[in-house]
Amino acid sequence: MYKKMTEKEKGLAVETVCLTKMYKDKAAVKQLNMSVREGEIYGFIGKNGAGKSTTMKMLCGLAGPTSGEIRLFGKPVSDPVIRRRMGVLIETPGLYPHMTARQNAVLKARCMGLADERSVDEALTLSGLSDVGTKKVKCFSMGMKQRLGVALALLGNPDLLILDEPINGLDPEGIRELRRLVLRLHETGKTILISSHILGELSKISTTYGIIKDGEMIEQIARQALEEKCLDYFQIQVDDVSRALVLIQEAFPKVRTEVSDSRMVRVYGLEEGAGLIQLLVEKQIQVYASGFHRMDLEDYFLSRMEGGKADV
Ligand SMILES: Nc1ncnc2c1ncn2[C@@H]1O[C@H](COP(=O)(O)OP(=O)(O)OP(=O)(O)O)[C@@H](O)[C@H]1O
Repeated sequence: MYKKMTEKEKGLAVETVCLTKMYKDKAAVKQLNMSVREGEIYGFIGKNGAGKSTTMKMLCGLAGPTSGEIRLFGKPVSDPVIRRRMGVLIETPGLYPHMTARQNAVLKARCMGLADERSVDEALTLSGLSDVGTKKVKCFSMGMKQRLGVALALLGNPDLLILDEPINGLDPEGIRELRRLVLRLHETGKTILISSHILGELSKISTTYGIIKDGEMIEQIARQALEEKCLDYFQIQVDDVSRALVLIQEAFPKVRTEVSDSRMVRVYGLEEGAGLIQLLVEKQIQVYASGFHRMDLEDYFLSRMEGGKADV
């Protein structure tokens, strides 16, 4: 039976220090510091072209870093024993369409030097493909192909799975199946580094997030810390923002204000809005609209990806 590690016992499954990849004079990844703790589902989020695939390719040896360091489970990535603890699905899996799922898996297992076919059956079962193991891959849906890709990555029972955009091109059913699979694998104790530009999808499963923009790590944040950051705010639309800000700060010194566009003010830390509205109206400030809002994870990611390293 798998025993969950305590937070204290967990080390880093992946650590990069100042990792950089140049393509000619363009940096695809810049001085990237990433820390993925053992047992996490680490959602690696960024727009198209942000540098997710390049980072993941460097982690699994498909691209050489221009500079910087990569450590897996505390050891340099060049260590062949450590590399065996990692399973990888980068982009679409290389599958032989005229072979069955099982034949594809057996072939890969043999290439990896795995004599025992138990690992094949375990990987197919975990990926929910044991029933269709004898079906030819050319008859598979996109979702099944991706799950077979994950099954191939699971051969040899790695501790760390690197999945690059595994939900790309999948229909809602395929996405749901893959999400369930990732959660099942997490339950068995695997560390999962998964990338996507589909924010909502990663926000459903990740325990930690890494946000990358133009090759730079903008922020790494645990799910709980992120939820605390997505606080409620009271938003008002007024005719005189500067005067409203002064009045609010005088009357409610503990709140934090933020101007979200020329006439919108967000007020964080306010328990109820009636008193604030009454104050502004008394001081002859026109209030056009007001209400409580909660920033959802998608708003947060978007604000980070639009913004930069400064605090939201
Ligand atoms: N082999 C290459 N040669 C030159 N430039 C490259 C190469 N691979 C990637 N790039 C560039 O590096 C940058 C980062 O690309 P990368 O594929 O890592 O981004 P990504 O976040 O994975 O985006 P996507 O979701 O579109 O795959 C992009 O500007 C891309 O054009």
